[in-house]
Amino acid sequence: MDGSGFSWKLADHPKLPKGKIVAVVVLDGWGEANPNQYNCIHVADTPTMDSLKQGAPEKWRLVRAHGTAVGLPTDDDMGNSEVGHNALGAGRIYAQGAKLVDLAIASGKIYEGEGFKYIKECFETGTLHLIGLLSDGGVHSRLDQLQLLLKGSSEHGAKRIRVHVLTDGRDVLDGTSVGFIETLENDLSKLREKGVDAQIASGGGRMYVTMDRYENDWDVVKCGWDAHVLGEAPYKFRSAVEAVKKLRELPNANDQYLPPFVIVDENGKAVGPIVDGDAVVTFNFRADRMVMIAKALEYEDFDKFDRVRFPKIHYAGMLQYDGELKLPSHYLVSPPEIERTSGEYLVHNGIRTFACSETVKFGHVTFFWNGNRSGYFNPEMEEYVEIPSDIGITFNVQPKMKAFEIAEKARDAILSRKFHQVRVNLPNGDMVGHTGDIEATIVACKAADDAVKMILDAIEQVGGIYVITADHGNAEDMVKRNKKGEPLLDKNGNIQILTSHTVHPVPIAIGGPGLAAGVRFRKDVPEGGLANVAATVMNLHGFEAPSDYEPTLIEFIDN
Ligand SMILES: O=C(O)[C@H](O)COP(=O)(O)O
Ligand SMILES: [Mn+2]
Ligand SMILES: [Mn+2]
Repeated sequence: MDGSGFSWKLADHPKLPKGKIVAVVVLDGWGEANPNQYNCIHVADTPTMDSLKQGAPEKWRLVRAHGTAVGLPTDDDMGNSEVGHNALGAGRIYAQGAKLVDLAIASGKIYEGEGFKYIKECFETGTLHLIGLLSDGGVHSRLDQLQLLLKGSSEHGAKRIRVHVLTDGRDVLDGTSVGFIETLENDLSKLREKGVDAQIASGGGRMYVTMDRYENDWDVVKCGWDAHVLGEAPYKFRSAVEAVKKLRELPNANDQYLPPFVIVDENGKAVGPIVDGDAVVTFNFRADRMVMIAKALEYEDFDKFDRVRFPKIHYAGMLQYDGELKLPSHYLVSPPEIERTSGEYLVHNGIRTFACSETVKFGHVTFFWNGNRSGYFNPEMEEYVEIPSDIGITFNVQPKMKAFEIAEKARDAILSRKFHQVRVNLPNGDMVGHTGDIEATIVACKAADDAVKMILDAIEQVGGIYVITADHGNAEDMVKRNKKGEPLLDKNGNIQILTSHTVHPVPIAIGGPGLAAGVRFRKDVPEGGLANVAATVMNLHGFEAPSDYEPTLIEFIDN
C-alpha cells in the first residue's frame, strides 16, 4: 500500500481457487454473424469453435466489441484491435483517441495545447506538413478531423501546408481513396482562395508506405520517408487524383497497396519535401502504425534505414503514441490514461504470464493489452515471445500465417507449468479478412480453429482453464450490405467486398478441467462487452477484480 491508501493487492475470490493455468486466446477479427456464404467462419471447417458454442448459454456467450462499449465515439463505429485489446486488458472503458480528438477539436483546446504551440512556432517561415491515413474508417484517423485541423491551422497562422496522404481500402471499401482525395483537394482549393499555399505533396498505399507496425518491415517506412521527407518516389504526378487513379491500374494494386508517389510542379520538382524549419504533424490518433515513422521523425540517433537527410523540424503527433517511450515528445491531444491494467495487477499478485503472437499482432497482446505500454511490468514474472511474421506478402497467399507456431509456443508454455496465464493472439481471421479474399479467409479461419484445438488440448493435460474470445469482427462478414442487410452490388453487378472490421459482437467461451463446477456466465450483464473480460480472467486466477473494473461475466452457483 502506498501513502494514498492504494494497494496492488487483489482480494481472494471467495470461491475460486488460485494456481490454475489459464489460457487466454484472442481470435483477431472473429465476430458472430448470420450464417451465409460471406461468413467465412461459418463456411470454414471450425469444429473446435463450434463445439465451444454448444456450451451456450452457461459457458459460451457473445460480448460487445464495437462503438461505445470500447470507448469509440458512437455505436456506428466498428471495433478495432487497439480499442479491443485495451478494453480486454484494462477491464474498463476509456474514451479512445478518436473521441478525445473530436472533443479537443470541438472545444478548440487542441489549438491551446503545448503541441500546437510548438508546431505553430514554424508557421511564420516554414511549411506545415500533415501526414496520415486518408479515410473515414475511424480506426487510425478520420477525414473530418483532418479537414477541421487544416481549417484550424490556417486560422491559427499556417501559411503553407502540405498534406501527405496514405490511402486506405482496409478500414473502408477499396476504391474509396479517389473520393477522399477529391474531398481533400476541394478543401485545399478553398484554402488557396484564402491565400494559403496548400497542396497534397506525396502519398501511397498504407500497406506499402509509412504505416508498418511493430517493426515488421522498415522498408515500408523508408518508402514513406523518401516520398514525404525527401520528395523522392518511383512515381511522379501533377495531381494526387491522377496519381491514385493511374496507380490503381497497376497489376495487383489497390488502395491498401499503392506504390509511393510524389506530386511535382511543372518543372518536375517535388512540391513539398520536408526541410529545416518546417512543422510536421502525423494526424493518425491510433498508435501502432505511427510509432515507426514517429521514431524516424523524432530520433537524432536512428539506424533503421538511411534517412539521407534529417531535417530540423518541429514534430508533433496527433497523440503521444507510446507513453513509456514518451514518443513523440510533442503531441496535440493527450492519449487516454489507461492505468492499473489487469496485467499489472496480476504481476503484483504473483501471476506469471506468457504472451505470444506473430509480429503483426505481437503488440496487440502486449502493448495494447497493457494499456499502450511497451515492455514488461516485471521481467521476472513475464515472458513475451514474438514469432517473426512473413514480410512483403499479402496474407491471402499464406492464410495459415503463423497460427501453428503460435499455438505450439502456447502449448509448450502451458505444458512447462511455468506460467499461470498463457495469452495469445491468433491473427488469421483479421489479417486475411482484410485482404478481401474469401477463399483464403476460409482457410485462415480453419487454421485459427486448429490452433485453438492445440491450446485446448494442452489445457486439458495440465488441468487448466481456457478463455477463448476475440477483439472485434472481420472474417464473419466479407460483403458490404445495405440497411436491410442485403449484399450491395457495384455497377457491374459484382458484390462489394468488405475488407474492414464489423460492428458484430464476438464470442467468449470458458471451460477446461480446472474450471470449478458451478461456474457459469451470469445472466444479469446482457450488455457485457470486452471490458468485462478482465475481471472474469482475474476471477479465474482466484482473485476478485478491483471495484472500479467492469463487472465479471461469471458467477458461481453452489450445488
Ligand atoms: O491496422 C490495421 O491493420 C487495420 O486498420 C485495423 O486492424 P486491427 O485493428 O485488427 O489491427
Ligand atoms: Mn484486431
Ligand atoms: Mn484488423
